[in-house]
Amino acid sequence: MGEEKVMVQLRSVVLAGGGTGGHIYPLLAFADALRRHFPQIRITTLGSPKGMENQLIPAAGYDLRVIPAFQLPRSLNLDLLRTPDRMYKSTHAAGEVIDEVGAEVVVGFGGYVSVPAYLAAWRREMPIVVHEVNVPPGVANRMGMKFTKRVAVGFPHQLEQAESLRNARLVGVPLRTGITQMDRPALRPQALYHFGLRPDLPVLFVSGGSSGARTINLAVAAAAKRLAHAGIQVLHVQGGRNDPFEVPNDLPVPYVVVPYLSDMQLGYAAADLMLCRGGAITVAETTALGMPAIYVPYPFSNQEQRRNAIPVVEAGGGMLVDNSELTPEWIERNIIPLARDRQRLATMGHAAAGYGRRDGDEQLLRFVLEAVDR
Ligand SMILES: CC(=O)N[C@H]1[C@@H](OP(=O)(O)OP(=O)(O)OC[C@H]2O[C@@H](n3ccc(=O)[nH]c3=O)[C@H](O)[C@@H]2O)O[C@H](CO)[C@@H](O)[C@@H]1O
Repeated sequence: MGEEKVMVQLRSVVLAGGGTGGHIYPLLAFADALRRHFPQIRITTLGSPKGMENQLIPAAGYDLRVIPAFQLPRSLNLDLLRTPDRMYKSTHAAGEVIDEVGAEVVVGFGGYVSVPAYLAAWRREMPIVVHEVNVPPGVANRMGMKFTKRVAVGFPHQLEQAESLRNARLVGVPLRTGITQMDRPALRPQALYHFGLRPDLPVLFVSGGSSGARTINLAVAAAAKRLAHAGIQVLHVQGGRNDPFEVPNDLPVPYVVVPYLSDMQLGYAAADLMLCRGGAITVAETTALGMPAIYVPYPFSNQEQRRNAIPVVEAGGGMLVDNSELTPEWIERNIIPLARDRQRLATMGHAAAGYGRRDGDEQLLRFVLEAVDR
C-alpha cells in the first residue's frame, strides 16, 4: 500500500452493502484487501434477506449476517417516521452483530442494509466510512453521510457534480484482483477455449450489469444473424434477474449465452469490444482494463449511468447510445464496423485505460485506517 507504513492494526470490521452486484463487488474487493494486509482480521458483512449478497458473499468465503429488511423511501422525508418499528428492529440487529464481533469501524457501500449499520455505529460513536460511486448518491448513503464526514468516492466527476460529495475523498472503486491483476492477452486463449469461441474472429461481450438488461438482450439477440454474417462472435451474459431470450441456432459463428458469470474476468479476457450498461462498477472495470466499450445507460435512474459513461466517452474510450436508440439497425451500422477495426479498438482501449484506475481497494483501505487512527 504505497510507501507509507501502516501504523494501525485492525482486528475486526463490519462491512455493509447489498441489493445488486454494484454494491457487493466493491465490498468483496475491499474485504480481500483487508485480508491481504491483516491476515488475522475478522471480517463480518451485513446483508438483507433478498439481495444478491446471499449468493455472492458466502461464495467468496466471507461471513454474512442477514438482518431484517428495512426499505427507505427513495427520498428522505417524513415517511421514515412511519416505519420506526422496522427501523428499530434492523438497527438493533446490526448493533448486536457489531457488539458481538467487536467491530472497530463500519464501512458501508450503499443499499438499504447500510442504513441500520450506519445508525447502529453512530449510536456507538464508532468510526463510519461511506463509499459512494453514483451521482446522485444513493438514498442509503445519503443517510449515512448525516452521521460521518468520512465519505469516499469512486470517480472524479462525483466531486464536481454532487454538492454533498464536494468534500469527499477520491479513492476509486475497489475492484476484484482477478480483474485488476489480469493479463488480458495472456488469459485470452484460455478464455476463448472456455466459452467455445474461435481465436480468429472478434468477440463482442454483452453484459447488462449484475441484473441484466432486457433492452440490450433483445436488441443484440435480434441482430444475431447480422453480427454472425459479419464474422463477429458474441459472448452474451443474460444477467441474474432477466428472462431467457431466443437466438437462432444455425449461425455460422459462435453466439454464446451464459446466465451469469462468476468469473467475470474470463469474459473480459475473451472480449475485443464490450456492449454494456453504465453501472459504476462496470465502468470502473472496463476502464481499469482498457476495454473499448459501448455504453447504453439505464434510462430510469436519475441519469446516474449516463454520468458514469460520459467522461470515458469524452476521453475517447468508448461510445454512448440511448437505450431507445439501441436497435438491430444501430448495431449493424455502428458495432459491426467498430468490432472489425482493430486499430480503432486499440486506440479506444488505450484511451479508456487512461481514465481507469486499479488501486481503489488500497486507497479505500488507507482512508479507513485514517478514520480508525483518529
Ligand atoms: C439499474 C441500476 O440502478 N443499476 C445500478 C447498479 O448496477 P449493477 O448492480 O448492475 O452494478 P454495476 O454495473 O456497477 O456492476 C456490475 C458488477 O457485476 C459484475 N458482474 C456482472 C455480470 C456477471 O455476469 N457477472 C459479474 O460479476 C460486474 O463485473 C460488476 O462488478 O449499481 C451500480 C453501482 O451502485 C449503479 O451505478 C447502477 O446504476
